[in-house]
Amino acid sequence: MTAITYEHIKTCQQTGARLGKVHTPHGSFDTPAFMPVGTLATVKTMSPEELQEMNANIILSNTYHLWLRPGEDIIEEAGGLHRFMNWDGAILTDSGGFQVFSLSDMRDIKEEGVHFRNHLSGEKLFLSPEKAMSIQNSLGSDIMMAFDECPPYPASHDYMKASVERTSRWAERCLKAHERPSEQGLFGIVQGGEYDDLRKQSAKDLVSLDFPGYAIGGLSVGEPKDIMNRMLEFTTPILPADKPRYLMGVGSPDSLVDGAIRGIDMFDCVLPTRIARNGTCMTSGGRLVVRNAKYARDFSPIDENCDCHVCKNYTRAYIRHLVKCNETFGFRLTTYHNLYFLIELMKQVRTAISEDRLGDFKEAFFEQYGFNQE
Ligand SMILES: CNc1nc2cc3nc[nH]c(=O)c3cc2[nH]1
Ligand SMILES: [Zn+2]
Repeated sequence: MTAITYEHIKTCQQTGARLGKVHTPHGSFDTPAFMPVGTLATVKTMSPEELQEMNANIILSNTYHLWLRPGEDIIEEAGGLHRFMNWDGAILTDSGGFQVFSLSDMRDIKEEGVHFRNHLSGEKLFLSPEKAMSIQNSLGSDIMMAFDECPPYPASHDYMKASVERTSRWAERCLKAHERPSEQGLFGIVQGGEYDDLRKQSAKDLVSLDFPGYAIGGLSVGEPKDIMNRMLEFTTPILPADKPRYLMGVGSPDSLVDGAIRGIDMFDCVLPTRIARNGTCMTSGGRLVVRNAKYARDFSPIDENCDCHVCKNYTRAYIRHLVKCNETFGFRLTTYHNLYFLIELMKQVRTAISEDRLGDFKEAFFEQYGFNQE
């Protein structure tokens, strides 16, 4: 019995999008799904009760960050990450590779793993497939990610080929180090950059290792959106239809819709929570920078079309005032609304898939939100 199973419900007749459910030891969630990011064991400014209220059934946390602070030993002693943060929904943890490459200045990648400096203290550290698995084992996440290298964009074909082959060897080592497959799922991460042949090689390597789910990595790292979309069109058909597909680090509302159309089931991104903390909101009519002076006397909700408790009870003028005064409650309100907006967007995407009209939905949504049509 594996910890994670995917239930396919239907495929949209108008696009390649699919409606499904992912079953985990901490509950199931409908897909396509957006996963709020809780890097340091909290989705910044949100309580677990509020996340539950908005139907965020799965959240992300970060192996690298929790390893450094507070340490996986403390979280294990607390009974695991669910108990530590009082969250009884599903948790997916990233494996740390991406954080090492994006946060640490000195890093030396060897076959055995990565030597780097702690981005907080400067002390020398070492992360390997086995160590990344051991930390995630201590955290007790429902979905673990294999330890991988996410090369920078752009990278040469030679560099990317060597990196993909090492990431595939690391993936095998992660499977060998996987202690409790019946309690924790493990996703392999497809790499290969912008190179069709390397994406195919990476996907085939990982599929031959038979993971319970597959992530598509190495994207949302500065590449043009058309390259991301082309890599998805190329990669998802190679992945098994009966397993979840997770596009890492994505993303903006348009990328979520475009990813769903290309067969992606799971998404994560810090965008909604990060822009909320500087007073920017996602609305059905596009982005709204609530701190702008024009909202000083605007007593309407953030988004007329949103039925979240923020839009029902608070006005742009009030939220602008709080944000201008750097009041924490203001950022709680913008964060709640932005997360609700993306979770609601995915609900509309799932409805459109069930009615075989996701292509039409995309047209209308892009028009209303103001995304320039390709
Ligand atoms: C914000 N963009 C982004 N967040 C990512 C996280 C990742 N983790 C592991 N491996 C990846 O390739 C990877 C790529 C990513 N892109
Ligand atoms: Zn709202």
